[in-house]
Amino acid sequence: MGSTNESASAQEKQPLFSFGIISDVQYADIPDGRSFIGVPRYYRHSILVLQRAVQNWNHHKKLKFVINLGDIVDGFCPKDQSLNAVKKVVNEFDKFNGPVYHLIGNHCLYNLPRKQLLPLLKIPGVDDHAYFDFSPIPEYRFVVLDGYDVSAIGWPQDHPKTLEALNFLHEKNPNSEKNSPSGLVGLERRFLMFNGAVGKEQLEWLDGVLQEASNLKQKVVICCHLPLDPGTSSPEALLWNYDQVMDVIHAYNCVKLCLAGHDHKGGCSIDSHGIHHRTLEAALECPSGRDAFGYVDVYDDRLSLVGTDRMHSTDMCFKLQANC
Ligand SMILES: Nc1ccn([C@@H]2O[C@H](COP(=O)(O)O)[C@@H](O)[C@H]2O)c(=O)n1
Ligand SMILES: O=P(O)(O)OC[C@H](O)CO
Repeated sequence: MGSTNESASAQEKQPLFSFGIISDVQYADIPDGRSFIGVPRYYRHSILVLQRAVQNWNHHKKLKFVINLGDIVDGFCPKDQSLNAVKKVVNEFDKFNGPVYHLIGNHCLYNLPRKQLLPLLKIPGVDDHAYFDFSPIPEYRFVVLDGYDVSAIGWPQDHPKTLEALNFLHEKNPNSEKNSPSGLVGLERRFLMFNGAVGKEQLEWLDGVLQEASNLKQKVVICCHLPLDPGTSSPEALLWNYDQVMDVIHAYNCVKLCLAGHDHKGGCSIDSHGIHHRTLEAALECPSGRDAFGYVDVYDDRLSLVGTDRMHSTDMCFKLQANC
């Protein structure tokens, strides 16, 4: 039998809670294809990956919730099938025995306008915005950002946010095809139509949430479809104003991890302030029988992503902790 000390240390190793993760399912009932740069995309198989993820999460039994990092359906989905495709994927997520928090991605917005999409995904945003926060236990807060707040996709064509985004792209990207990074150099290559920005009001909201979390001594996990750190992403996939968002985040010490999707190959980095960034490997890019999903064990001093198959496991210890 173990001593009291041994059982105390075994207890310390139990996570405070755990949650499931998946990104870029991009389901469509169409034959396999490829990305612009030739990476295979398995549009029909991706929903099988999601089904296996939900089985795995339910089997785990202790996951408090699931986060979908965005892009549940693909832009190539025939538009007369968009609504049914979104409902079909949401229905698979709903088989998880707990809450599911969805983020929007560019491919969701190619299929349905925000007004229609947000209620289907049960996103609790205000005025068709898709940012919100929740606190699963008093010690932790999750902040979901809307990376397509300022965007040329998803809002009505004459909406001020569409016009702001088109003006911005006109200024930053000289190509007539605004999804082309041709001629753009380094981090400028993010100024593409399939990306977007966090608007001024959302930045102020984020500042207020992080202030409150700091006052409450909460640790914060940020979730955004678009990556926020050049170290974890190709330049072409970054949020337009990732630097402004990170300036707000860096003004506080509460944020421990930023989770993202969009850049399908996945990646991880630790920024200059010791914040972990993890971009998730896409479910869409799993060939037959392969998987990409996982769950995160949450501790006082670290977050541990336990990945399945193509989703790599990542141990993310907080700054100033020994042995990290
Ligand atoms: N280097 C690139 C990448 C993309 N495009 C354009 O974006 C569209 C979407 O790209 P996917 O990665 O989803 O295939 C693509 O159809 C191109 O129009 C580009 O021009 N240059
Ligand atoms: O999922 P997509 O088609 O928007 O692709 C995004 C690219 O991976 C960004 O580099």
